[in-house]
Amino acid sequence: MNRFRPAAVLFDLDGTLVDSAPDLTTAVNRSLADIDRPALTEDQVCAWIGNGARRLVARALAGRRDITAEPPATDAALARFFVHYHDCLHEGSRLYPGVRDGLERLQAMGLPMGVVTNKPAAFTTPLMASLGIAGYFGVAVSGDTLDVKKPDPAPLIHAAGQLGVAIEDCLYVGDSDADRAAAEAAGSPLVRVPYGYPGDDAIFADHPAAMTLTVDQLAVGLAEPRKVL
Ligand SMILES: O=C(O)COP(=O)(O)O
Ligand SMILES: [Mg+2]
Repeated sequence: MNRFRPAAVLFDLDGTLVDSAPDLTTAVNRSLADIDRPALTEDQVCAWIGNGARRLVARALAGRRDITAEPPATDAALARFFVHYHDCLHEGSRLYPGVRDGLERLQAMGLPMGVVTNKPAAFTTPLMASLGIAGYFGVAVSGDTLDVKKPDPAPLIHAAGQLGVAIEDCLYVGDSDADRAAAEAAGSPLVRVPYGYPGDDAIFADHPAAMTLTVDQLAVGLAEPRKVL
């Protein structure tokens, strides 16, 4: 990895750049309250983030992560979730420590950057704008930009193409099992952040090769490879 200088850096959004769990929890709980279901804790919701809004709502209805079929109320609850999340999108969501500094450093190095998230585009764009990070990125691929989302590699490959680089020459920075699987299938090296919503953590245990770095540590490492990478 010492001499690897990526052509571009792609980032996951929720759990990597933005701690969005407080607002996702509020939106899920308001959707559950609409059907007289009890509220969930933020820790419960954190364990179910990472595969898009629909899967999050289906998991919240089922009360567990591994579901073989969606609960019948999923369509109606998802519609309520969209209304509620739209209302609270910016209330408690914050950039993780080191993110702004890291993005600044990477931009100063002239590295093209992109976002590849499973979040629906209706939320990705306003959230990035309100946190003041939209300008760092040449492309943002959301969970509904294509017909498939992570762990399918297509969104990563699409983002790289939009930046005019090959995915194998990109570095992908993420927090979850979906990111790990998408990066592996796309042939992109992965950096894992030491926080976020890892999902099925076992997938990382099986692949200890992924480097674990914060965004500012990564930026310093790419600027001065012998220090960190
Ligand atoms: O919408 C989600 O479930 C998470 O989105 P992410 O891909 O940015 O982590
Ligand atoms: Mg994530």
